[in-house]
Amino acid sequence: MASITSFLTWGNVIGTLVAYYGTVVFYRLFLHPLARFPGPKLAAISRWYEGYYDFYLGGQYTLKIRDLHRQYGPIIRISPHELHVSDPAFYEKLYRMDGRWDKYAWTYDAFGASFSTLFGSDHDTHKARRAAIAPLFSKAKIVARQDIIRKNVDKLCRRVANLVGTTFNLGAAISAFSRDIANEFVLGKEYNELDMEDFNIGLSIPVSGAGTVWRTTKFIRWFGPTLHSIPTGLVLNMVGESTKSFLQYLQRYERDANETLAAVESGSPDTHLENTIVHAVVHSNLPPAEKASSRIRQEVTTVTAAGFETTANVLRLILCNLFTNCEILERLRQEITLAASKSSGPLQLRTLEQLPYLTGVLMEGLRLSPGIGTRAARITDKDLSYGDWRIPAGTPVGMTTVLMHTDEENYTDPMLFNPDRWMDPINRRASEKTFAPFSRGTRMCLGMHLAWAEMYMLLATLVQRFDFEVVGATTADFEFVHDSFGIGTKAGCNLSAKASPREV
Ligand code: HEM
Repeated sequence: MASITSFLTWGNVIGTLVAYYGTVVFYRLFLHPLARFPGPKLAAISRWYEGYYDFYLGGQYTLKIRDLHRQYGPIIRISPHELHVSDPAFYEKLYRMDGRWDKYAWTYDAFGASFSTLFGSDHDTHKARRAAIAPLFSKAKIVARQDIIRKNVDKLCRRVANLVGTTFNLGAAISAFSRDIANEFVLGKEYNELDMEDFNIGLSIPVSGAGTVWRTTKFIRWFGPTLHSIPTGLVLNMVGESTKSFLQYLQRYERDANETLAAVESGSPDTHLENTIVHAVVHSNLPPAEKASSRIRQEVTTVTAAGFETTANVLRLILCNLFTNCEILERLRQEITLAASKSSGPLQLRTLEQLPYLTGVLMEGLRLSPGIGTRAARITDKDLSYGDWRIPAGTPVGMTTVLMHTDEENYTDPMLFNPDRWMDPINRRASEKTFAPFSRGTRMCLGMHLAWAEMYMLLATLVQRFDFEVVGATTADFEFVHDSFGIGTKAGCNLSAKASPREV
């Protein structure tokens, strides 16, 4: 005992720590399999290099990575363990259907939902989970259920018509629109947030701010789990109004998912249940552990949440661009008016998809707001090659879509909202190689067809029915400025506008 205490002097403890960290630094700089890759030495030594930009400066590492590529070239080491590539030609090598592709657990586990399709890392587990729910999101299924979207488009227009002459938060209305649709598609429940006076903005704020918890948990691993472990009832007394409505929403979600599960398990004859992911999971070939109620709740929450601010961000960015740029707006209206003159009733999804300028407008929105603002690192079990570089099997390697979409090498004047880039078929085919708002490969967006349908149907109706004066915002407010996993923008969910009816 005496010999242990005599060893535990401050000098010895500090000496041991210095020797330990010195060895780690030496290993990472000179002996690590990634030691040869270019990049800042501090990033090679410690994850806290990234931590400084993401945790301390609030989601700035994505933009720093862009600067690092300019300095060090197309392939760089961005942390002791991870590589990043900036070269569209590599995209199809990294995001593909063949081969085994795990997600990088360090990033995705920080959401605390690793039993879900979206955030689970393992390739095989993901494949089985996705297969169980994918049929609900097929193109045919979305076309067949477009009445849900139409109902919400009409409801949003009714709300706007009643707000004519006032300045209101159109951005919050758009969030409520995308949430009402995702909730009904996934869980079969009508949450009717579009009917709420303030469009339930109290929920939009923490939903778009969830990135802060994710960023913090990446570096302080106990942060998210500790938050989750505090009983909701207790937290409700300690937090502000917007966090309160978020937690109440989660409580309601849990209740509704449990109710739906009970109904599905009891063999309820309600045919609506067949369209829910609860039904899809329960009646799938997944093993019993995958059908546990806690996992199903995670699946429901993450699949719906994946469809909230992603779609809403694109729509806000487009609306702000359209209503501050008469020329683009007029061309769009002319195209839609011509299509409408050849059909009776509201334009169907299939017709809207054929309109080239409308499609170009949506593609520009998706180019500048491509769903996630972070690098989507993948890990495979075989060595990869990039030029003369050999990337060892098991290395997390990522690319960042928003950087690819705003690189002047890929798009001239990249921050300009210019639907014409997509009008010429030859240019368009070339540009599509650098366009991947829904990602590609095994982990490609599951809700892609739903998102397209929502955007086509809402935009085509809204621009024909109303004029909007954008109040106190510019288009830059809806562009990417920080990584919240999703696209972090200055305006968040807010887009103030004054509506007036349009005589058509
Ligand atoms: C414009 C709207 C949207 C964009 C740009 C978008 C983009 C993306 C991207 C880039 C990913 C890959 C994420 C990663 O690599 O980690 C993804 C995954 C996913 N998205 Fe979307 N998304 C949109 C809307 C939706 C909607 C409406 C839903 C459903 C309601 C949805 C459900 C999902 C799901 C479940 C995944 C995980 C797929 C998997 O891992 O197999 N998304 N999305």
